[in-house]
Amino acid sequence: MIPLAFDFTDESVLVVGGGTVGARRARRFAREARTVVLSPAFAAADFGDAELVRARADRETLDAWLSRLDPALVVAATDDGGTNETVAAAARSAGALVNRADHAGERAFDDVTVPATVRDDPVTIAVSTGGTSPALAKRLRERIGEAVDGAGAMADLTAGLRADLEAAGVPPEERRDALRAVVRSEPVWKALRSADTKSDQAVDDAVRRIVTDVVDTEYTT
Ligand SMILES: C[C@@]1(CC(=O)O)c2cc3[nH]c(cc4nc(cc5[nH]c(cc(n2)[C@H]1CCC(=O)O)[C@@](C)(CC(=O)O)[C@@H]5CCC(=O)O)C(CC(=O)O)=C4CCC(=O)O)c(CCC(=O)O)c3CC(=O)O
Ligand SMILES: NC(=O)C1=CN([C@@H]2O[C@H](COP(=O)(O)OP(=O)(O)OC[C@H]3O[C@@H](n4cnc5c(N)ncnc54)[C@H](O)[C@@H]3O)[C@@H](O)[C@H]2O)C=CC1
Repeated sequence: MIPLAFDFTDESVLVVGGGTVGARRARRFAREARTVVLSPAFAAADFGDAELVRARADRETLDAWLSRLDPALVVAATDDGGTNETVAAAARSAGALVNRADHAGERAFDDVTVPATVRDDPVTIAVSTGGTSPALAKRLRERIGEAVDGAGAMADLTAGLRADLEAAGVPPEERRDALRAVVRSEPVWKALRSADTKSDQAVDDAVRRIVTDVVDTEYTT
């Protein structure tokens, strides 16, 4: 299994099964994709912005929704292995990627598995155990989440700095050295994590110190 980041903007996702797992998948994908959940019953759970369609997924109903949505991904999350098998087969012949919430014979989990994910926009970190130990994936996600506190703010900060250095005509090697020094700087991380009113100034000061250290003065004055 090889992790990739997939942009679901303007794509659609069909989730089959409206239990707790279906709801979790629906919340995840509805952040970006048009997401439809097909199920005869729905758990008392949050389905995000997904559209809920009350119907049992037999082959005919599935084919109708597959041709209507042309989904990039189909999630089989019913509590019935035979139904999940039918969903996977129909999705595959429609050319969609398949995610199965249950074991699927020899090839354990079809095309894609859903990783445990730390989100601190625009940063995302995904943990997969290749389907072997979801409980471990969850625990690692919790530990990594604590370790990378402030990563989203760091990404925004360095994206701005990257553009500024480029606009100032700083040569690529000095840009690289400055950006590497900023993402390694404990004072910058510390200031980004602290929520007090002085922290913006502290971030600016720490970044300025690093940049003047690394970048030739001709660009920074
Ligand atoms: C293959 C995969 C399917 C897929 O891609 O959909 C899959 C399959 C199965 N999970 C099962 C059980 C549990 N799943 C969780 C939790 C999560 N499961 C997730 C993903 C995945 N689960 C994919 C592999 C990911 C990887 O590679 O590691 C997470 C990461 C993401 C998410 O679901 O959103 C989410 C953590 C979210 C978070 O970060 O919090 C817990 C923990 C808990 O609930 O505390 C348990 C109980 C403890 C345990 O079993 O470990 C069972 C047995 C069901 C049964 O016994 O009937 C199966 C099926 C089977 O194994 O047959
Ligand atoms: N990926 C994961 O993290 C986990 C996966 N699982 C697996 O996922 C499966 C589903 O788990 P839960 O959501 O907890 O089960 P659940 O029993 O809460 O929900 C199953 C849903 O499927 C629907 N359903 C049944 N037949 C259907 C059909 N023909 N068409 C459409 N929908 C149908 C039901 O109405 C129900 O809404 C489990 O059987 C298990 O194998 C379970 C726990 C965690």
